[in-house]
Formats: sequence, structure tokens, C-alpha cells
Amino acid sequence: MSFLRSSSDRRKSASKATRSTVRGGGKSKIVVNQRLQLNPDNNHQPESYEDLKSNHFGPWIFRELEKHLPSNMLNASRDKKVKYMSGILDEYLSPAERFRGQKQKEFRQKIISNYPPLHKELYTMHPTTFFVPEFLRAINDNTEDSFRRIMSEPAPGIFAFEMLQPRFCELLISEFDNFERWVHDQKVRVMRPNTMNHYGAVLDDFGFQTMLAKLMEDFICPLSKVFYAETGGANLDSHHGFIVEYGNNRDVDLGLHVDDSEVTLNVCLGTKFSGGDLFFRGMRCEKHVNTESRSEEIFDYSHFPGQAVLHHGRHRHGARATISGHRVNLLLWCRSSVYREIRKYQKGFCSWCGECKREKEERMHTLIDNTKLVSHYVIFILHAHALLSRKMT
Ligand SMILES: O=C(O)CCC(=O)C(=O)O
Ligand SMILES: [Fe+2]
Repeated sequence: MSFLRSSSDRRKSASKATRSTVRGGGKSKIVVNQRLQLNPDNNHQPESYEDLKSNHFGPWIFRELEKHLPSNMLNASRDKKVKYMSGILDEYLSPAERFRGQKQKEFRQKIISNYPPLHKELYTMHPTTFFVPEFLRAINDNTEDSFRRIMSEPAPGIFAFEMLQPRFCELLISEFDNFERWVHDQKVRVMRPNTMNHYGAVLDDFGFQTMLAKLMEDFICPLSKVFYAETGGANLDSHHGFIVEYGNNRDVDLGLHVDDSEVTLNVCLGTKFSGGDLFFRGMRCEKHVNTESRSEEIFDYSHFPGQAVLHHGRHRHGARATISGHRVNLLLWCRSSVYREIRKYQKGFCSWCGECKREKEERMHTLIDNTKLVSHYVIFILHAHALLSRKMT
């Protein structure tokens, strides 16, 4: 999903949303539809859209867009505003995206209206029962110092901290098991979390969308604004939340990959297992995703239940084989449509990609070497010239 799509699409949609051409008497004139105001009303307090079940647009986009509504819409009912804004936002989607979105919505609605949850209390955010007190305190204090007090940064850009209460982890695994049993008994076909995990489930598909949106908005965004501001973390606006599962008759390991996310939260839920270490191999842009790692980029990490790891989605990583037991993790891929749009227009070296940095350094060295060579040559010529002119006099 991307909020603003390719440049030509965007231009087309934007002009559709703001003005239309009326032909009459051989002349054409522009009629302003007033669907949005160019300048936001910053004094207006937008509604909360946390619970919105939009497949494409996060609550953040609706909140920002609300400030651009025409004045007669600003105080309309929330439902009316949602309908109005969805109508405008949908113009930014391709027919294929709209179709996929509609299918996904129907699929989710079907599951949600039939699946009986086992632990209803998990489906709405209860910070004090979900999180350990130290994590909550750090988020409430909301400063880089308070975050760093509870986090370690064992390798650049990778943060580890205790996050979830043991009881919450237990209940989430039990809810996931219950869902798996239901899927099996009802012979429902479900989507797996991604192309690489063949087990596990998408939490957003069976009722967790609102809770996970809140998890991202209130508990991950404060961290990502500080630690990943330059790489999309400043404006995360959608998520993909899922469970992965390894062990006997399940996935064994996960090969080296990058996530479809700007920021990834990976929390180990349990249970008892050996092996399953995470391994990291440095950040790479799209162009350099398959290049070699440098020794300083190689980093392995042992995860334990309740422990969270936060990393950039383009930080290459994987999970080693789970040798024994059952390993279950909660993954939240957090995305920024604004950042993705900006990236499309960025050319040349990428400041965070290890290979771009290496290429840049190499070019700098070549440039310096060439400059040195030229200056040596110039000095040599000057000397020779001086010598010759001395001899001639
Ligand atoms: O198994 C893990 O902990 C890693 C999972 C992961 O990287 C992913 O699903 O994207
Ligand atoms: Fe991953």
C-alpha cells in the first residue's frame, strides 16, 4: 500500500480531488470542488481513528487529512467524515489494490464474525496487563534517556528490551493455538504471514487489528521517532501483525531476508526451545540486498520470552534452526507510506545502506588517489621546468 502512488497517478488523482473541467460554449473553465482545503486547520482537534479497519490507510492519515476538510465538514459526525475521507483516499489506489483490499476486508469480516475468541481481554489494549512496568514507565516519560535506560543496543540500530508480561505471552499463544484449532476444525483456508513462513497466522485477520494499531501508535512510534527518524520511523502509519512458529512439524528456520517494513518489532512469546537465534547482516537498500556482509555487520542474538527486538525492516536478518522445543514469536511490521513515497524520488547513494557507504568510500579514495597523482605530476613538471630553466640560464 502506498498513500501517494507513482507521480503520474498522483497528479491525476490530486487534480481529480480538487478541481474539474467543465466544457461549455467552446471554452473550458475550472470549477473548484472544495473537497479538501489546501491549508490545514491546525486549531482543529481531529478525532481518533484507531479502531478504523481500513486495509490501506492508517489512523494517522485520517487524523492528518481531517485538518484539511472543508469547514462545513469539520464538525460533521465521525462516520460522515470517514466516508468522505475514504472516498478521497480511495482515488489513490489502483483498481488492483482496491480489489485486493476489498477481498481482504471480506475475508477478515468472515473470520471475525465466525471465530469465537478464547481470551477476549487480549483484543483491546490494556497496557498494565500487557507490558512490564519498566517499559510502561519509559514510554510514559517519553525521552531518549528513558528509552535508553531500559534498552540495550547490542549492534548499531538493533535494540533489545523487556516488554511483555509472561501472562500476556501465555494467553496470546493460547489464543493463537485456539485459532489454529478452529481453522483446522472448520476447514477454513487462512493466509500465512508472509512468503517465507509456512506456519503462524496473521493477527490482523482474526480481530487484532485495532489493538495492534494502538500498539504501534502509542508504544512503538515514540521509540521509532527517536531511533529511526531518518528511515521512516517518524511517521509510521500502517502495520502487519502476525505470529511465527517453529519446531517439530513447523518451520525450522528462516533464511536471510529483509522485511516489508520500516520498523520491525519482534517479541519472543515462548515457549521452551533451544536454537532459534536471530542473525543480522547489515542494512541494505533495494539495489544492494544481495551483497556480501562486512565482518562488523555480522551479529547474532539469542531471544527469550517477553524480550523484544526492534530493528529496521531493511536490516538483513533471519532465524537459525530451532533445534528442540517450540518457538513462537509476535511480529509487528510497521510501515510509513510517506517515507516510501519520498524514497521513490531519492537518487544516488543511500546514507544507511552498508554497500552504498562502501561504494561511496571507495569513490572518495579513488578521487583522493587521483588528486594525489595529479598533484605529484604537477609538482614533477614544475620541478623539471625549474631545472631546465636553471640549466638554460
Ligand atoms: O523468527 C524470527 O524471530 C524472525 C521472524 C522474521 O524475521 C519475520 O517473520 O520477518
Ligand atoms: Fe523478518
